[in-house]
Order: sequence, then C-alpha cells, then structure tokens
Amino acid sequence: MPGLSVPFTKGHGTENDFVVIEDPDGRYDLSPAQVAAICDRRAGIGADGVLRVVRGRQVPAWAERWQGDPDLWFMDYRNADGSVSEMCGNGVRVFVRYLLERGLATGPEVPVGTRDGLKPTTVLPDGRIRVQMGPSRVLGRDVEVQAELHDHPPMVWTGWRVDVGNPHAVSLLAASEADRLDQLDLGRAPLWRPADAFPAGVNLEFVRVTGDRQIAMRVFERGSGETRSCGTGTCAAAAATAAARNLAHGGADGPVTFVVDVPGGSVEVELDGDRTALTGPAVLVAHGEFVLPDGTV
Ligand SMILES: N[C@@H](CCC[C@H](N)C(=O)O)C(=O)O
Repeated sequence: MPGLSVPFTKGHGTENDFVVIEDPDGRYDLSPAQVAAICDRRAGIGADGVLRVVRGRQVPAWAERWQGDPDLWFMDYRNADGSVSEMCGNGVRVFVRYLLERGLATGPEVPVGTRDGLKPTTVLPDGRIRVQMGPSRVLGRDVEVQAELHDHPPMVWTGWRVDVGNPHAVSLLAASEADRLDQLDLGRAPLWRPADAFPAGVNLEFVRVTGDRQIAMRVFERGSGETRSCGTGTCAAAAATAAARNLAHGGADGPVTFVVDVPGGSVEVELDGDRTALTGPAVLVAHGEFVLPDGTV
C-alpha cells in the first residue's frame, strides 16, 4: 500500500539508535527493503535498526507464550539492512521506554518478548533500565579476526566466540596495543576465519581493559556496520574479559560487574553464573510520521 503514513518514534540507548513503530495488531509486515529504506541516514529517517512494537499474540512463534499474559509485548527487531536478529540489548531498553511513555505498560517491571525468549526488565529509580539478558555463553577462543586500521597495516586477533542469544566474536587487545582501539577503521568490515565459523554472520567487538572492572569497546554489528554501542556486544565483551582473567562469578563467588564504555556512553554488565544483567539509559528523542516505502502489506 504505497503512500501509507506511519507514525514513528526515534530513540536511542547509548547512541545505538532505533526507529520505533507501534503495530499492536501486526499490520506492518515490513520487508527487508522497507526496513533498509527507513534506516537509510540520507534518504530515510536513519537508524541502526527498527523496533516494531507488536502484541505477543500476533506473533505465531509466541502463540504458546502469550496465553498467560495477553498484554505481553513482542520486540520485532530488525538490523539496518533489514535482516533479523534474535536480540538487541539496547533496543529492549528503548522498547520499554516507549511502552512506558505511551502508557502501554506500567513499570517498574516490564517483560518483553524477543526471538531469544522473554526478557524481564526493571525501571530503576534513577531512570536507567535493567534487562535480564539470560546467559552470555563463552564458547571458545578459536577464531581469528582481522580489522583495518587508519594509517597502520591491518591487525589480526584471536577472538572469543560468545553467544548472547545472538553471535559475537570478541577481540581483547593487549595492554601494549591499547592505542589500536581508537585507530580501528570500522568503516570497513572486519574479516573472520575460519569463514564458516559464523554461518549466520557475527557481531565483532574490540575491547581494551581500562580498569579492574572497566573496559572500553568498539563494535562492528552484523547487519548495521559500526554503531556507537551494542548492548549484547557489551555483555559478550564483559563475559570474554572475565573468561580471559579466569574471574569466577555466580553461586558462592557472587556477581561480577563491569562498566563498559562505548563511543555513545556507558552501561553496566553484571555477570552472575548463567545470568547477565545489562543496565543503561534509554531515551526517546522525536516523534513523527513517515511514508512507508512501496511493497508494504
Ligand atoms: N545493537 C544491538 C544488537 C543488534 C543485533 C545485531 N546487529 C545482530 O545482528 O545480532 C544490541 O544493542 O544488542
């Protein structure tokens, strides 16, 4: 239906930015091309991704799950190129902020359905939102990541594979290469080996240790390119850093919390055995209407 006007909201979490589209009844089955057109920073609204706000009962894969809670909202997340991902940590916080500001949910506890399962969230007294992300599974340190640098030859790191519902490869920079984080040219996609390590693609994080429980991270996201933050990426980065240091967490060891600084701000990641909690800001910055590109339902 060309020419359809669709209300939207623009928001971000540590400058990982999203176009939010409220679609309770599942009217907008956005094609990849439409999502890419919306996210285009010159010809569209511009964003790292789209968050479609749809009732859980409208999502076939959630037919079983919404029954206990007919008000459950599902986050249909898409990357800027229109591809689908299982999970978006910054997106969930923006999604919750949207639900609250529109009166579609009441806090402080707001559960959100995602392709990676139900994510409990809590709005904290200081306004930040804490998301129970589930496990950050460190799968091994067995891939190579090659990235371009400005004014330097490319570098290769051995990467940690981490599953946060979506796939990540984390490169931990040695203290002697700390400067390289700023020198990375993430305008060009990093490469990984073996080529079949991530059949569905991967998000690539580069991490410098800046304190006992503090790290700095840059990211090249699957489907979106370099972004100024990636919530699941910060969880992966914290989990890989803890694994590299043999830092036990969970059970009698208690939780370990990292501050993760990204170009767009800072978040906190708490690792506690199989649980990962991501805490950070989420803001809405604009409301408007766009004309849905051709090819809509
Ligand atoms: N920015 C997100 C992650 C979005 C999905 C990712 N690009 C993927 O394809 O898995 C975050 O905040 O987690």
